[in-house]
Amino acid sequence: MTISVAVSGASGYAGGEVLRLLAGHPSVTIGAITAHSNAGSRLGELQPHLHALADRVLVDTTVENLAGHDVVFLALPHGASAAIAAQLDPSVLVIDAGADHRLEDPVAWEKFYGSPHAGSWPYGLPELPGHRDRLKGANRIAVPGCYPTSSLLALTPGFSAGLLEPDDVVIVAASGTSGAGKAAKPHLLGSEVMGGMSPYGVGGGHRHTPEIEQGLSAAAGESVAVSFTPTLAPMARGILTTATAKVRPGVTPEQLRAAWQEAYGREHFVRLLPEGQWPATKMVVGSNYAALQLAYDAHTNRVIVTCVIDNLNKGTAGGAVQSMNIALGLEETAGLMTQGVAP
Ligand SMILES: NC(=O)C1=CN([C@@H]2O[C@H](COP(=O)(O)OP(=O)(O)OC[C@H]3O[C@@H](n4cnc5c(N)ncnc54)[C@H](OP(=O)(O)O)[C@@H]3O)[C@@H](O)[C@H]2O)C=CC1
Ligand SMILES: CC(=O)N[C@@H](CCC(=O)OP(=O)(O)O)C(=O)O
Repeated sequence: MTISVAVSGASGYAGGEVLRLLAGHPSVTIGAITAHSNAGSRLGELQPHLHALADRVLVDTTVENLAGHDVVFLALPHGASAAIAAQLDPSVLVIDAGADHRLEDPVAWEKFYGSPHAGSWPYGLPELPGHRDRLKGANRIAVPGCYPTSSLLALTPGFSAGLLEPDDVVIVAASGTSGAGKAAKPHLLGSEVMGGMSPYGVGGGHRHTPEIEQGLSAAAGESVAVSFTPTLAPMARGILTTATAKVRPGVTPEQLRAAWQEAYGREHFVRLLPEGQWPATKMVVGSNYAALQLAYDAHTNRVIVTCVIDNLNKGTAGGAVQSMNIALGLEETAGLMTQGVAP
C-alpha cells in the first residue's frame, strides 16, 4: 500500500520534522509540501538537512494544493489549521500538529487562545488509556502539545490507577528552543538563551495547563488541578519534565512502580527505565521514544516522575506519524525506528 501525503508548514520546525520522518517511511509518497511566506522556495534552502527532498519546491498552503492526498499534515500556527481542515474532504486523514482541535472545553479554549473554539478531535497520544482504539480508523487527529505529551506520559498511570490526589500536582518542564518555532523572537536570540535557563508562562498562564488538566482528569475520573511551569533550556531539542503529585493514603512505593510498569510494559515507544537509571534528554533526541523514571519521596509523601522526549519528534512529528500509522492500520512503528542520537 502506498499512501500519498501532503505536508503544510513544511518550512517550519514541526513540518520539517514530519518530512524527515516521512522520508524514511516505507509506505509513504510525499506529495505537496506547502508554506506561507516561503512558498516558491526550494526546500533545500530552508531545511538543508532534508537531502532527499532538497529540490522539491514549496507551494502555497491552499485547500487546492492540499487536496487529492490520502493524508494531510497541518503544521501551522495556532488558529490557521481549523479553517483549512474544515474545507478538506471528510474522508481524508487530517493530522493537526497545532492546538486548534486539542481541547474539548470551549471555555478553556477561549480563555487560553482567545478565539472561537473549532471543536475537538481524537487526541494523538496512543499510550494513554483507550486512545489507541479511538485513533484506529479516525480521519481527524489532534496531535498533543509537546509539554502535555511528556506531562501526561509522566502522571497518567498514577491517576488511572487511583493512586494520586487530584489537587496537588506540580509540573516543571524544561524545553529546547525549537519548541517555540522557527520565526524570529527576541527571547530566542542565542545571546539570550545560551548558558542559562529561564521560566515563562509562570502562575498558571501557559496554554498547555488546560490540556494537561484535561488528560489527567480523564485518567482520574475527576477534576485534576495542575500547577505547570515551563522553562527554556539552552538546547535545540528535548524536553525534561519533572512531575510530582501527592500520593493517596496507604499507597506503597511498590504499588506506584507496578502502576507505571503495567501502563508501559507493553509499549514500544514509552520506556520505564530500570530502577535507579534517570532519564536525560540525550537518550531520546532524534527519536520517537519517551523515557521515564519515578521515585517515592517519603518525606513529603509525593511521587516524583521524570519524563524526557524530543519535543519535535514524540512531542510533535513522531506522535503525528505514529497516530497516522494506527489510523491507517499500518505497523505502528513504521518510519519511527530511528534510535536516539548520541553522544
Ligand atoms: N515546535 C514544536 O516543538 C512544536 C510545535 N507544534 C505546533 O506545530 C505548529 C507549527 O509549529 P512550528 O513548526 O514550531 O512553527 P514554525 O514557526 O517553525 O513554522 C510555522 C510554519 O507555518 C507557516 N505559516 C506561518 N504563518 C502562516 C499562515 N498565516 N498560514 C499558513 N501557514 C503559515 C510557516 O510558513 P513560512 O515559513 O513560509 O512563513 C511555517 O511553515 C504550531 O501549531 C505549533 O504549535 C506542536 C508541538 C511542538
Ligand atoms: C519552548 C517553547 O516556547 N515551547 C512552546 C510549546 C510548543 C508546543 O508544544 O506547541 P503548541 O502547543 O504550540 O503546539 C511554548 O511554550 O509555547
